[in-house]
Amino acid sequence: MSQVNEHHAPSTPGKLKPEKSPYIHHRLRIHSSLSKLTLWSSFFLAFILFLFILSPPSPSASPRRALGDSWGGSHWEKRVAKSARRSTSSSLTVLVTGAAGFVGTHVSLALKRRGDGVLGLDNFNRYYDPNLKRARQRLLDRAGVFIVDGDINDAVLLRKLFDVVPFTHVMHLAAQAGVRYAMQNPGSYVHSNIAGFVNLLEACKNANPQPSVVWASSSSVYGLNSKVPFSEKDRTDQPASLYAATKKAGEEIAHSYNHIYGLSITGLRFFTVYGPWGRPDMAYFFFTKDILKGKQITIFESPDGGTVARDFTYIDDIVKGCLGALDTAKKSTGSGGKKKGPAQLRIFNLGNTSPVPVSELVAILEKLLKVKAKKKVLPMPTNGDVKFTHANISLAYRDLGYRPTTDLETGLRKFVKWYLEFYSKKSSW
Ligand SMILES: O=C(O)[C@H]1O[C@H](OP(=O)(O)OP(=O)(O)OC[C@H]2O[C@@H](n3ccc(=O)[nH]c3=O)[C@H](O)[C@@H]2O)[C@H](O)[C@@H](O)[C@H]1O
Repeated sequence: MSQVNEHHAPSTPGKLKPEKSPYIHHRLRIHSSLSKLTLWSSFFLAFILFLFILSPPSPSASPRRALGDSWGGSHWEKRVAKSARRSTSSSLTVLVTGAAGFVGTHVSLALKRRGDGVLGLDNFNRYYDPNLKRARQRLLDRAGVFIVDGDINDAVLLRKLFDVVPFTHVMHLAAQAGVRYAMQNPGSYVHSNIAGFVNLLEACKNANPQPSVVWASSSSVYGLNSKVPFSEKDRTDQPASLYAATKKAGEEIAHSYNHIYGLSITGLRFFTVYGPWGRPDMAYFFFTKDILKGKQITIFESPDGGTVARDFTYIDDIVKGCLGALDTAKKSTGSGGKKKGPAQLRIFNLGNTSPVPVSELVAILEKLLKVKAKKKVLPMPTNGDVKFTHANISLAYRDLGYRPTTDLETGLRKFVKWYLEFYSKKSSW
C-alpha cells in the first residue's frame, strides 16, 4: 500500500477529485482529538492550580520537612543523648512533645534547670509564625535542650527516640490548639490531636521501660456544662467545638491505653494559658498587637448581653502544675506492650479559680500599654467559643500541690514587658 501522507499529492493528479484519502482523514481526526485533549488537560491543570491556591493554609510541617528533613546518624544520636542526660539518677528523663510551643518551651526550661534530662520534639508547623517557634528553639538550645524537628505521627522516628533514650516520662504538649480554627481546618485537629496522640501512645506502650505520660487536655471539654466552678467529675459530653471534642476523645483514648497496656497517664485540663512567649492566635496576644497598631479589636459578649469570661491562668502556675503531675506520676506497669497490673489514670483542672470578663482583660491591656483600644462589641459567634470557664482546682491542690499565685494584671504585665522587648528586637531582625 503506497505510503501517502498529507504532504504529498496522490500519484495521479488531475484525474482524481482532490479528496482526502481515508488515511489522511484518519490522521487529521487524530490530530484534532489530540489538540482537544491538550486543550482540556490544560484547562484541568489550571483548575487544580486555582483550587490549590484557594485552599486554606493547613499547618503542615515546616517547609524544611516538605523537603524531607533528615534525622539519625551518630552525630544526631549524640545530640539526642546529651540533651536527654539527667544530672542524677533520681532526676527525670523527659520527652517533651510540642517543645517549641508556648507551654512546651516553659516546661522544658523548668525541667532542664532543675537537672532533669529533656529532649524536645516539634514539627515547627505554620499554624502560627514559625519564626516565634525558632526563637523559642534558640532559647532552649542555649539551655542545653535539643529539639528534634519531627512529627508525632512519625512512628519510625518515635521508635528511634525510645531506642536511643530510656525516657522515664513523656510530657505530651504537641497538639493543634485553638477553639475557632477548627472550623477552618478540621483535618489538622484529627491529624495532631487524635492520630498523633494514638501514635505517641503506641510508641509509649511498646517502649521498654514504658514511660509515664502526662498530657495536655483542655478546659474546653466542659463545653456547654453550666455547673460552675467546673470539677473533674462534671459533664464533659457536650463539647462546643471540634477542638474540645478531640481533647475529650483524647481522654477516652488515654483510658483505653491505661486499661489495656498499663500506661500511667495523667491528663491536665489547662484553662486559657497566657504569658511571655505566648501564642499569637490567642486573644490576649493579638489584642496587644492590634491595640499597639491602632487596629480595632472585637470583644465578644454572650447572646443575652452578658459578659464572656475566662479563668485565665498564668504560664508559671501552669508549669508548676505540669511538674507536679510529672513528679507524682506513678510508673507504668506494662513492659513491651504487655500490662502487668493496674496503672494510674488521673485528670486535673489547672486553672486560676477567678474568671475575668474579656472586657476587663482589654481594660488591663489598655492600662499597661498606655493606649486606648478601638473596640467593637459583638455577640459571641457560634464558632465553638463558650460563655465562661471557671476551674475548681481542689484535686490538683491536694494531689499535685498546685497553688496558682498570679492574678491577671500581674501576669499581663510580664507578658507586655516580654512582648515589647521581643518585637522591638524583632523589628531590628
Ligand atoms: O482553655 C482552653 O483549653 C483553651 O484556651 C484558649 O481558648 P480560649 O479560651 O478561647 O482563648 P482565646 O482564644 O484567647 O479567647 C479568650 C477570650 O476572648 C474572647 N475573644 C476571642 C477573640 C476575639 O476576637 N474576641 C474575643 O472576645 C473569646 O471568646 C474568649 O472568651 C486556647 O486558645 C485553646 O487552645 C484552649 O487551650
